[in-house]
Amino acid sequence: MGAMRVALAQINTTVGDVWGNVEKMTGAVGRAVDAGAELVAFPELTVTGYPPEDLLMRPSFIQENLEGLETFARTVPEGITCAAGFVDLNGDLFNSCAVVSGGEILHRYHKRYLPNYGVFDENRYFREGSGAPMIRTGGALVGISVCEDIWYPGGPAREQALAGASVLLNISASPYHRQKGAFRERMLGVRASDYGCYVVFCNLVGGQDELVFDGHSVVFDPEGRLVARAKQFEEDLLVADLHPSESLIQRLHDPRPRKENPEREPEIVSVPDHHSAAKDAVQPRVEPYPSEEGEVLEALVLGLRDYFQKNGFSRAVLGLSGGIDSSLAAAVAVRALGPQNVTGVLMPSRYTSDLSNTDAVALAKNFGIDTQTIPIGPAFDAYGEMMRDAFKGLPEDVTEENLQSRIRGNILMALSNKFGWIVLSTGNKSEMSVGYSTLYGDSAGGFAVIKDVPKNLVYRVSHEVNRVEGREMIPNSVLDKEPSAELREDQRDTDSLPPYDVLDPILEAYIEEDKGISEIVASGYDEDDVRRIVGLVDRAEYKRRQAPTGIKVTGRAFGRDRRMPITNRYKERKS
Ligand SMILES: Nc1ncnc2c1ncn2[C@@H]1O[C@H](COP(=O)(O)OP(=O)(O)OC[C@H]2O[C@@H]([n+]3cccc(C(=O)O)c3)[C@H](O)[C@@H]2O)[C@@H](O)[C@H]1O
Ligand SMILES: Nc1ncnc2c1ncn2[C@@H]1O[C@H](COP(=O)(O)OP(=O)(O)OP(=O)(O)O)[C@@H](O)[C@H]1O
Ligand SMILES: NC(=O)CC[C@H](N)C(=O)O
Repeated sequence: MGAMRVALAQINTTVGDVWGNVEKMTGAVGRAVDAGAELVAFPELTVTGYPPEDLLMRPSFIQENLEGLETFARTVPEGITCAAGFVDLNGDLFNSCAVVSGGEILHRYHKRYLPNYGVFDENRYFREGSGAPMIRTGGALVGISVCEDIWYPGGPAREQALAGASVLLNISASPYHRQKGAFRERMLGVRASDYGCYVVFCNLVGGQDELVFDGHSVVFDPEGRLVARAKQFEEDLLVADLHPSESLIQRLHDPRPRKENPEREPEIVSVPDHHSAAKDAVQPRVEPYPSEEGEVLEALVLGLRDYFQKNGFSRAVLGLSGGIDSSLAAAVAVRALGPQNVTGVLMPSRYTSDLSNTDAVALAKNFGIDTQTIPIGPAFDAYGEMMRDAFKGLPEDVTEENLQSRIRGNILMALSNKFGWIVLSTGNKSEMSVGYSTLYGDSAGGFAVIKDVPKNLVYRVSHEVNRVEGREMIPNSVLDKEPSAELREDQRDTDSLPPYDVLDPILEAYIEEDKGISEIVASGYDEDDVRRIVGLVDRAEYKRRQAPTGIKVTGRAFGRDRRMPITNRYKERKS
């Protein structure tokens, strides 16, 4: 048994773009052949993109994906075997992995563990499979599985390992959230060492609506050590040499698998032996693992870039207030789209401080983006005049605050309509949580860049922007000033909300962890604060449902990840 060279084709597929995806697959096979690989792994549902959602209810789409797979198969030469994702139709629909070599589809494996929690909905579309195939190649056995299959200690990987596989190859579409990569690596390392097998995990990369797939494909050796790691948030072809004999040695020395028996015998898919020329060993590449802030920044950049690129947009517009949220949103947009594709609009009112304007101008200059200044005073005065009779005798209140925000939203949408720019809304997760935004005002727009970034993380990621840029791109005064919506005289966020150091942990406990009020209070927070915040979160559900889509970076984002009823009388009882 000699070395087996695998290539992990971490490509950025696009949902629905069957032929574009097939072209990318074919290109990756060419590069893998050039690199001397015998085995190529692709991401899950490579042909359709992931997740295709209700496109899977269209027979024409399913058919086109099958044609795409066949077309791809015809391009795969002898001497190389590919594991590629597609949707199989065989009486019912299956999330599948095709084993392809020498122009033919040799096997169709049907995913067994269909995730149906968090952001996943696979039971809605697929029937679960039942096999556990192994490719026999060069005297070694390679077990095939699809994403969620390997997240369980049992399942196909176990059956394959117990039946003698030395490599477990998993094709995946595992979406990003902060620190998930480390969790994934721990889990995969345990699979490798428990089974005494190499684990080859090829993950999708790219943005798809609110999801970002981080790539971060990896290879673990039979002792559970990381031997190769691909780039995060970029396409990559990761090449590694595996030595199946090491799996045998590991199992002879650590014979735990011997005590277990598989529930079923895996089927063997033989690929013709080919005798490739001797090649020099490749040095496996281990890309560095970034900091949490660095990772979140790159996730936001990729999510925004792919949303624009995959939907056919190039330019963005946003309101620049001199505050931290719009500053970070602008920084992400510049990294994603280039400074020439971002316009910042300054829309001062009588409440806008000179410092806000100066900071907004400095930020735009630092990032090299165009600005326009459109004061909102005339429109605000006109509204006041128009509503004078209707509001007669009534004091100014939040109505007037929101009017300013709505005037700004209208201006941005007018620029969007006129020039085809997409409006970026700038609300962060803390604000989204408690409804601290104006409906049809600052929450208006096409894409909400930082909607899943809590305010404290907004600061950390903003510091990271300056660190990676190597200078003070986001002015220190923006980073240091107290947050204010500037919708009335001397307004501060803390007039309506507890400080973010208190607010954010309470929100995380309630929203991401579903902790109860008494549990949150017991962890050291004031009961009145907790009750008020929980009430605000519950009441703001209607607002979040109307918000633009934006990138998931936390363990639980609003949207498909957290589905709360709007009409909801549940109130936790006082204990
Ligand atoms: N359950 C429900 N289902 C459907 N609609 C519902 C609803 N409850 C209220 N509504 C509607 O929503 C309206 C209230 O929402 P909305 O008009 O947005 O206004 P509202 O939530 O009352 O006020 C917005 C707050 O956000 C603050 N703000 C605004 C802008 C920017 C920032 C910032 O710092 O970033 C902060 C502002 O200072 C103010 O305190 C109601 O008048 C009603 O029409
Ligand atoms: N004077 C302004 N000029 C342009 N846009 C503005 C102005 N004031 C508010 N906006 C827009 O409305 C959004 C919400 O305002 P808000 O003041 O809450 O956010 P911010 O200034 O970015 O950050 P912070 O919440 O820290 O103040 C801003 O991010 C910005 O897009
Ligand atoms: N596509 C999948 O099966 C992904 C499920 C997996 N547990 C994940 O979060 O990454």
